[in-house]
Amino acid sequence: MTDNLDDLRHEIDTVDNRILELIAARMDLSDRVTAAKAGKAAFRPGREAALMRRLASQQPDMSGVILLGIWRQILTASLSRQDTDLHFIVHTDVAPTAAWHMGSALQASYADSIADIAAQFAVKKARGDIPYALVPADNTPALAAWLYKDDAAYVIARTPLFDMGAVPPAYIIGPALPDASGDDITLIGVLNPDTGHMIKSEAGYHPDGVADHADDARILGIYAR
Ligand SMILES: C=C(O[C@@H]1C=C(C(=O)O)C=C[C@H]1O)C(=O)O
Repeated sequence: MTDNLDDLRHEIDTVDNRILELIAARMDLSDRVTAAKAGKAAFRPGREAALMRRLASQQPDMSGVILLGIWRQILTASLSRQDTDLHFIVHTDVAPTAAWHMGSALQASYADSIADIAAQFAVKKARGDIPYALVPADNTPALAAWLYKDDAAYVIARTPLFDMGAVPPAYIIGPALPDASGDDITLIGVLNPDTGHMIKSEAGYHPDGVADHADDARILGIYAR
């Protein structure tokens, strides 16, 4: 027998009311997290990745990509309450990614080269703001050179966490290494005399470096894969 449309809509309204109550309860907890962080960075991409992986594994029949899209709005709504000044310097090639990642909470300025992004990043830092940027997730010499020379700019996340065709992957750059997510990639910068600055990837969370790299190798970032 076919369900009655009005009855189904009534049940959907009831479910929506419950979701709304749970979101409000989650926001209250997030507000309490702000105080518990005692002035430390609000934005914790390692924690966000770990909780997304846990949720996706709990509902294997639901698309991880769909789940991630729903939770990105919840996470950014929560995060933008914790840090009302959160602002991103966005490379124009990944403007769609910034809009997808931060949704309606996005506050951004735009630049179309790594050099311009690095310059804006330095200005924000000098002003005492916490700088964040989004750049294409390509291991280019320009990105390698910036991160190698700047001791307060690191890759802290790669977004989207799960690949999706319509959203070009981006690295999020921040002022300090992220928390471990439980499954991470460490990016190591080396200065090759012939080819210049290069980025190498190592599996795992290695904030203190990797033993078999050259003395002049530097940690350029860590992200949840
Ligand atoms: C709530 C926290 O702060 C931020 C918001 C998160 C959330 O809403 O789940 C997760 C990580 C942080 O970016 C947290 O650190 O736990």
